[in-house]
Amino acid sequence: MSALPIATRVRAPAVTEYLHAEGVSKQFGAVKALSELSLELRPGEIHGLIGPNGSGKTTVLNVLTGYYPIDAGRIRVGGTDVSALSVQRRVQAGVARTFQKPRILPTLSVLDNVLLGAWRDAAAAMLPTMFATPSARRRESSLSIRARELLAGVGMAHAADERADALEHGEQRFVEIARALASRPRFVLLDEPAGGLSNNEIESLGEVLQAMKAAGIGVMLVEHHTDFVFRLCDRVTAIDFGRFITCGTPQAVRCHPEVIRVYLGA
Ligand SMILES: Nc1ncnc2c1ncn2[C@@H]1O[C@H](COP(=O)(O)OP(=O)(O)OP(=O)(O)O)[C@@H](O)[C@H]1O
Repeated sequence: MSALPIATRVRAPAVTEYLHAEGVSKQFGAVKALSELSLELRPGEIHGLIGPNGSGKTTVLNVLTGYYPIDAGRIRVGGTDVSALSVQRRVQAGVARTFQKPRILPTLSVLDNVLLGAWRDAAAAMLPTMFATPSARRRESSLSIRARELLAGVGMAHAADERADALEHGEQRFVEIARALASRPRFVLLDEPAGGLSNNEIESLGEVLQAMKAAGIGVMLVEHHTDFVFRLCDRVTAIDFGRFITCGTPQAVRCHPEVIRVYLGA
């Protein structure tokens, strides 16, 4: 598998603004999953989010992407408060994600799975498409070309026309990343993308994330594979029990006494 330069394939964000969580709290019954948590994801950075099991990492992704409503605080994309926006509207605002367990539609082709990520562009041309106008056909083919390029960018071009359920687990992870990129995101949030990957696939994943960064995309990386996180990330935020511990360079976070105590071990 080779990670091709997505930088030449994905439009860089026009506006360099941050994705912010400000004082966000989220409770499930008696469980305080997030307590007044603040963090920011910048365009063109790879930002690790680490913490022990159950510390709230996936919940952070779920509140940033609109899967869970927040109880308090605010989520902003640049100057826009997106706290009350649906998942789809957050995608329109430039926030895309992948899941801990890849959510691939098994009976569709790999290409069609990626095209699902481009629904925003496809929907814009719905009427012309219904009447099969030449402009709709051109748009459809340009979406397909771009989806194939994204698949090439994540090393999956060879599988474009296969059924998605023919893919191995690791391959599905790469297709999910291509699908996230198809929405032309400013930010991509990845939930344990290295989980279940071989060493070679992890290397390829690192190249894909670097290419995303080079394209100006802000990448949030939730990952237990700490060597991978510290090697790749520009900044790392550590949390525990839904509370912020620290944020800084990998070197600083790795040596932080509280991070060592609760997560990395003495
Ligand atoms: N939908 C939910 N309903 C009830 N409790 C939830 C829900 N989602 C998360 N929680 C609880 O919130 C806390 C944080 O969970 P979360 O999955 O965000 O942690 P995590 O850091 O991602 O864990 P892991 O590293 O094991 O994936 C946990 O106590 C979890 O049981």
